[in-house]
Amino acid sequence: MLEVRDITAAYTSAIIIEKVSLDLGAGEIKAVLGRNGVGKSTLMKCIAGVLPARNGTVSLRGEDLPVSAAHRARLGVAYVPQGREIFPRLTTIENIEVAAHACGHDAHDAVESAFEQFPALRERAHVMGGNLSGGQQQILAIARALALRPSVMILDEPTEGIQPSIIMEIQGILRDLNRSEGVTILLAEQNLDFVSGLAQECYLMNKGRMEQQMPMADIQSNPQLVQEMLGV
Ligand SMILES: Nc1ncnc2c1ncn2[C@@H]1O[C@H](COP(=O)(O)OP(=O)(O)OP(=O)(O)O)[C@@H](O)[C@H]1O
Repeated sequence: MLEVRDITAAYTSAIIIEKVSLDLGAGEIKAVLGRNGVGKSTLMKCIAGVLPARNGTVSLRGEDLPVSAAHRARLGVAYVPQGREIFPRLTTIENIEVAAHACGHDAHDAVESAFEQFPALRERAHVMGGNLSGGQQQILAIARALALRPSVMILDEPTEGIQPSIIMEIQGILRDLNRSEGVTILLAEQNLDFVSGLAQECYLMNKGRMEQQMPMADIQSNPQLVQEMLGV
């Protein structure tokens, strides 16, 4: 469904990721794992269209995607960035409305459906994004991405800075989205426990390159590889 081919990207002259490829079939959940700084976020940004790649292509259902995050969002690729990037001075409702408007969807419907799915957000409907806890912001970021009615969701380190009980809640939310709504999910993560409960396959990144692809069970049963790739 989503094909990433030979992506090379840089912020300045130094190449950060080189010839990185991955595939995501419809309805799959896959993870990109690697230590801090190996280039996971850079790859996610290139797939979302936030950062133009120097080389390579991203295609959805066989069609090359345009180099624009807004276009990709309208075509069904939703991106939840690292750090969530909730609009701090907009309320919960307004954060969702902005995303729905951007894709030409009915904002009222998007808010209602988000509140049905995530009752905790309804209780904080008029709270400014910046005043929500990290976990609440992460759930809002997922709700905001869903307002785009995506077929693919890309989440960059959704567990970063989130307390353990909420991490489990986020895991449940993503599992439900995948099972009940068929949303295809790509995660960049360092939290192996979180990913193990969700993904079937993982890609291991190191120094800007995709080194290996394997079933999640294989990395879980290989502590030496976990130590080498994730440092835990
Ligand atoms: N905006 C930027 N400008 C210049 N260099 C950047 C920028 N963003 C990231 N980098 C550099 O690119 C490299 C890869 O960073 P990236 O954020 O993609 O890694 P990561 O695997 O996601 O790590 P982390 O888990 O810390 O986010 C790092 O050396 C980082 O310093």
